Formats: sequence, structure tokens, C-alpha cells
Amino acid sequence: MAHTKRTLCVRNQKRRSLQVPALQLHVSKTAMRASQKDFESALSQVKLLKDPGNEVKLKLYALYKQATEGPCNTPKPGVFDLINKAKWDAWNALGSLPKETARQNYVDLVSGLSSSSDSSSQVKPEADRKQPGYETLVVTYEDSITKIMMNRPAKKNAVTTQMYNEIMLALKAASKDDSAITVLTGNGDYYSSGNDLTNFTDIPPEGIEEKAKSGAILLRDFVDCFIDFPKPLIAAVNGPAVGISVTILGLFDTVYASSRATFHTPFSHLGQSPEGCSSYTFPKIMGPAKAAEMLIFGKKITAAEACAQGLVTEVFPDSTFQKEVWTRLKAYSKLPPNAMRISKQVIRNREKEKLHAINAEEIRVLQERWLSDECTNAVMNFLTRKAKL
Ligand SMILES: CCCCCC/C=C/C(=O)SCCNC(=O)CCNC(=O)[C@H](O)C(C)(C)COP(=O)(O)OP(=O)(O)OC[C@H]1O[C@@H](n2cnc3c(N)ncnc32)[C@H](O)[C@@H]1OP(=O)(O)O
Repeated sequence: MAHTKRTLCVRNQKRRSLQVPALQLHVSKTAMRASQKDFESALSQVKLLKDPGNEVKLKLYALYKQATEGPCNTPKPGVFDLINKAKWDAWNALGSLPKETARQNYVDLVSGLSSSSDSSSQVKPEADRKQPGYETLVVTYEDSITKIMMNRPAKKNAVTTQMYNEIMLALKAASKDDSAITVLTGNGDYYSSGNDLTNFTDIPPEGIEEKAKSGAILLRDFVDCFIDFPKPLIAAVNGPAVGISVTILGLFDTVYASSRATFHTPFSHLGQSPEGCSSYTFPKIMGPAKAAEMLIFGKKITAAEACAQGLVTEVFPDSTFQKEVWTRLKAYSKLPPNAMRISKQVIRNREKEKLHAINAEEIRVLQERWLSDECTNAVMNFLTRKAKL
């Protein structure tokens, strides 16, 4: 099947809207209503479809068997009989799904595939690939990759309250969509200049303590989303990174950086203290001495240094960064998604509880820092343009 990227994307969006993950075929409202005639018509229609890929073919096979023969009761094929074992697994995964429901799900699946293959010949405008509803991000889905791009280039992708919330929404959606991997990157010359310092200006009538409290909840939830993210998470650091955009890198599975990127956590300069679990992940990744230079003294390091210290996986020349990173990621996104998820769980799960506790403790300390004169003065100095990093 020859598809353009765009048609694949349309197809994938349709497939996602079908909501038929392999093991959780749901009973739709119209279940039990597909007649034998609808089923037979779907059986004929399926022969006219372009090859929908092995994953969908397995779902079709399993539903067909369940609809016609009921629950799987044949002996499991041997481990080396790969094809028949995959078919058996798919059928067996349907458990005791009633025949009528399987029939309906088969009809729904074929009908979704037919309409997506109809629309795959239409040329959709570029903007259609963008997921709607985000103002500070551009979120796209293509080649089994969900890409979350921070999109305030004129403000160096500084993270506003709205952007924190949108990143959390995008991560939650990506954890449930059928993408294999998720990538966070920035638009423009910066990856991100960290927390938008104007976040500290809009003080509610209840006072500064209330502001610190709501900021603390927002930041805790934000970092928790990264700790809990279930799929491989990659940062494509396209340029300089500051503050929170650096500290959370310790929670990513892979960090690719442009040779132009720098990594800067000027917490002491700002009267603040480390967050994003960096008080734990940085010493673990780079050793306590190097971590202290960054987190206590605010030493800005280059991409090459960050790579040598283990914070960055690989550095690419800026001129070829996008091309090389996306070629690599497209190849990775074709690996079996469940295996990648499970490997991530095996690597990360035993630390999760600890990371949540560290996050909570860092935020408790930071919340007090936000109320300090040191912090207030540093933020005022930036906002009145007396100081830059
Ligand atoms: C809910 C609260 C959660 C808190 C979480 C704790 C997080 C902590 C951190 O992330 S600490 C790090 C905070 N970041 C900074 O201190 C960076 C401040 N910015 C700068 O020092 C500089 O802007 C720069 C070095 C990043 C870039 O300098 P330059 O190349 O000269 O560009 P400009 O300064 O002209 O920037 C262009 C434009 O963007 C605005 N801007 C950039 N970064 C921020 C920022 N972090 N917050 C707010 N605004 C920012 C800058 O003001 C300019 O705006 P203008 O064109 O003047 O309107």
C-alpha cells in the first residue's frame, strides 16, 4: 500500500477514533444490532480494502472467528508457529465476547477502514495534521509518533500556566493514543527558557501565599505526569534549555540535543531551588559534583558537556539535527510498541514511588522559596529588564 505521510495520518486518526484496541473491544451502543446481512456485506467489503496492515488484519481475523465460532477453544499453536500463534492470541484475547458483539465490532471496524481508505485519497491541508485545542503547543501525530512542540518562539518557549496545563493534557492524550513514542521539542531558536517569569506576577486577591500554593499544585501535577508517562518519551532539544525544561530531562528516556543547545539551571540566581526531581536524577546521572555545579551554582553547560555527563543521549550538528533526529525516531517508532512500553516499565517502575516523594519534597521547599525576598527580587529584576541570565 503506497501512502503519503498525510494519508497515513488521516488513516491513523480514523483508526484511533474507532477505539478498537486489540484486547479491549468495547460493546458499542449499536452492538447486537448488526444483522447477518451487514456482517456478510462487511465480509465482501473487506476484500476490496487496501492492505490494512498486520495489526488490523489480526483484529479482523479474531473478530471473524469470535463472530462465527464463539470463544477460542482450539489448542494453542507452538511457539515456533509464529503466524498461527499470533492469530490464536488475538482470538483468545477476545475471551467470552458474545458472538453478536464480535459481529457488530467486525462491521464497525470494516466500516471505519472503508471510510478512512476513501478519505485517504483526499489531499488534506497541512493544518489537518495538527491536533486542535492547543494554543501554546503544536501537537501532531504522524508515523506512530506524537510530537508535542512548545510554540511560543517569540518568548523563547517560556512555560506559562496555560502551557503547563496543555503539556499535561497532551501527555495524557499521548499516553492513550496509538502512538508508539512521544517527543517533546520546541519551535524556534530555543527549546525553552523555562518557567515564564510573568507567572509570578498575577497575584490573586487572597495574596501571594495562595499564588505559591496554586503554583505548587500545578508544578507537582506537571512533574508527576512525566514520572508516570508510560511510553518512551524523547526530548529533541533544538536549542538552549533553561530551568524546568532542563530539570525534567532526567525523567525522559532519551534526550537528543542540537550542538547549539545549552543546559542552564540558574536556581540560586533566581532565589529558587531545584525541581523536576533533578535533586535526585542529576546526581544519579552525572554524579554529585557535576550536579552541584549545575543545580547550586547555576553553571551553564554545552550540549557536548551534557552528553559527556550522561544527561544527553546524543548530540547532532545543528545543521542536520532535525533530519537526523526524525529519521532515527521514525525507525524507533516502528519497533513493537508493547515491548517498548514494557521495557520502559521494567526500567522505571521501581523508582516511581520514590520520584513522586522527591517531587513532593522539592515542591514543598520551592513553595517557601517563592515567598522569599531573594526570589521576589530576582523575578522583579528580570521583569523590569535589569537582569537576564
Ligand atoms: C507555576 C510556577 C512553576 C515554577 C516552576 C519552577 C521553574 C523554574 C524555572 O524554570 S527557572 C528558569 C526561569 N527562566 C529564566 O529565568 C529565563 C529568563 N529569560 C532570560 O534570561 C532571557 O530571556 C534568555 C536568556 C532566555 C533569552 O535572552 P535573549 O536571547 O536576549 O531574548 P529576550 O530576553 O529578548 O527574550 C525574548 C522575549 O521572551 C521573553 N522571555 C524569555 N524568557 C522568558 C521567561 N522565562 N519568562 C518570561 N519571559 C521570557 C523576554 O522577556 C522577551 O520578551 P519581550 O520581547 O521583551 O516581550
